[in-house]
Amino acid sequence: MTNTHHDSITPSTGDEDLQPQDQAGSGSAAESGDQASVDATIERILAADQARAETVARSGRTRFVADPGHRREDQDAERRRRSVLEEQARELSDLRTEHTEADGDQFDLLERRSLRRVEGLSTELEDVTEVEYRQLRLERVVLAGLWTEGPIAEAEHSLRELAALAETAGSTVLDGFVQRRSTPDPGTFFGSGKAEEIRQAVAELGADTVVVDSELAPSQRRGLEDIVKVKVIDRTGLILDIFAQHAKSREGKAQVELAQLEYLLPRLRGWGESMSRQAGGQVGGAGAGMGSRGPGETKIELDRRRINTRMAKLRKQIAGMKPAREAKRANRKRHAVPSVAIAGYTNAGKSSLLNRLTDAGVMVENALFATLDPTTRKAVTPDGIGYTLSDTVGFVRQLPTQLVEAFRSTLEEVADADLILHVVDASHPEPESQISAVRTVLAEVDAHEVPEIIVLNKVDMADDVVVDRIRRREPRTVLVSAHTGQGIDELRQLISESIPRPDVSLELLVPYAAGDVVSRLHEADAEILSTEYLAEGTRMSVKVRPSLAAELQEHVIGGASAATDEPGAA
Ligand SMILES: Nc1nc2c(ncn2[C@@H]2O[C@H](COP(=O)(O)OP(=O)(O)OP(=O)(O)O)[C@@H](O)[C@H]2O)c(=O)[nH]1
Ligand SMILES: [Mg+2]
Repeated sequence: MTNTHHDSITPSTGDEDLQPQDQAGSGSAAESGDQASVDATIERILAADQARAETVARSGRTRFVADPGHRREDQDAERRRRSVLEEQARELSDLRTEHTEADGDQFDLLERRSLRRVEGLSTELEDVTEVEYRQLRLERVVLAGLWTEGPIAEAEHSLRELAALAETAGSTVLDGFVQRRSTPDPGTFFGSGKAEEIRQAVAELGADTVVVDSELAPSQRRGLEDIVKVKVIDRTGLILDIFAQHAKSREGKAQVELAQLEYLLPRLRGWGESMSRQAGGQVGGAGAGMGSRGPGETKIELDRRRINTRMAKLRKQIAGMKPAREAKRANRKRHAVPSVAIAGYTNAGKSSLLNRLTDAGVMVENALFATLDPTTRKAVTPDGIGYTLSDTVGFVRQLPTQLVEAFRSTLEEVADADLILHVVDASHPEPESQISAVRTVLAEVDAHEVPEIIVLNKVDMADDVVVDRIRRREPRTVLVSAHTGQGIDELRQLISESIPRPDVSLELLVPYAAGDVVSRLHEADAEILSTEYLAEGTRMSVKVRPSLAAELQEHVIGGASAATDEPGAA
């Protein structure tokens, strides 16, 4: 078994119960009995060694495993036996000249690269479950997806994205399969026959993990693992792993850990469970209860309790961190500084755009989920109105609900914004599905009513046909390139027109002695419509935000009543 040397670092709760050493102790999940599974393991190790020599030539190919019930698709799939993974994943498009000057020093990036995949080892080892779910240890993976509906291109695309995700998590993708099947098999997801084919490929290629392009029910994962005999990870687990690697701030880390635990809880595959299955098979009937309860069950119960305690603690921690952010937000609100949120699919170029619009120097990486911690910077419109611009975590199709939940407080800031810049990678062949995936998440956090500008980024690499298609569908778009700076001025102008402007009109007469009032007006984003120097002082016609209007009452001509353009704006 190829991953034994890693997993043996930590004692197992039984999730790794495919390993021979666990099987000796616990009786194993392999219901076919100890000898058979040990034999299988030996066979696999031998097969893996042999396969390793042959792998290089074969890697990167996708095969289609067609369901016998779909003869036409079978032929179709055969004809389309072209590579899904051959062409490098668009998500990690072939940009090697990644950084522009606006990206600033990429210290974080260097740090991230130098730290890759080592992080898990620094976890305190006392909490077994914690270590185990952090160390997914995906290294040599085979991908498998189900093609249930829609065009095959979509299934292929999804698998390519999964490949990019797997690579972002630090693993090497050996091969990918798409299976045509109308509904998932409740027991093994792919059906036992196809699962067996995957097992063969895994053994041939010497893979240590199968990554499935969907979220699996805990029982499906177990069923599939029992057949393919290596670790099975689903899309959700993979995304959670990437988030865990990339989280940086205390809050981000806590949020990811909470999401991981939530995901882990129903998936604990404990000693107790396999014991009872084993005992059930051997002793049968009434005997099963006695033999299987006891230490196994206690252990898994203990893990569950420990996880629940930890989750409660994390929730409290996250709630505790919220006030600081809320205070900041309230402060912005009080000063009526408009806020603009940058949202969009992962790797669309959100951080690059923030860097281009301000000089934030935020880390940009050609990887999925480079940014997890939101950055907020101050920006100014061409005519001098200040606003805040925030970068956020990227979205992806099937973003795990556990993550949306855990990151709710972060995402709510998007819902709170006055304007969303929805950044789209226009160089992608089919950005529409990304746009709708982003909107789904936005709706989940009640941000779908915030005005939105579709920012078609990467036009320097985009296909005109794709760009035209989206422009026809979306009412408000702007074409930009965060790299070349194309369209950025137009975007600035559009932001300026879309954020709430100062809207209280005042006629002022400011005595010359009160010169600070004039500078105050400039600082506070007032729009000065006219200025006239009279004998008594400066007469000005201005538009200001309500908070400033209150401060200026004593200089208002004709008394204390200020005209408000919009009813209720105060
Ligand atoms: N050609 C081209 N590449 C771009 C442009 N903008 C961004 N990129 C590249 O796209 C990749 C992703 O950019 P980021 O700014 O990190 O994307 P992001 O949306 O912040 O990604 P996450 O934080 O991972 O969600 C990087 O390799 C950038 O250099 C652009 O206008 N043109
Ligand atoms: Mg980013």
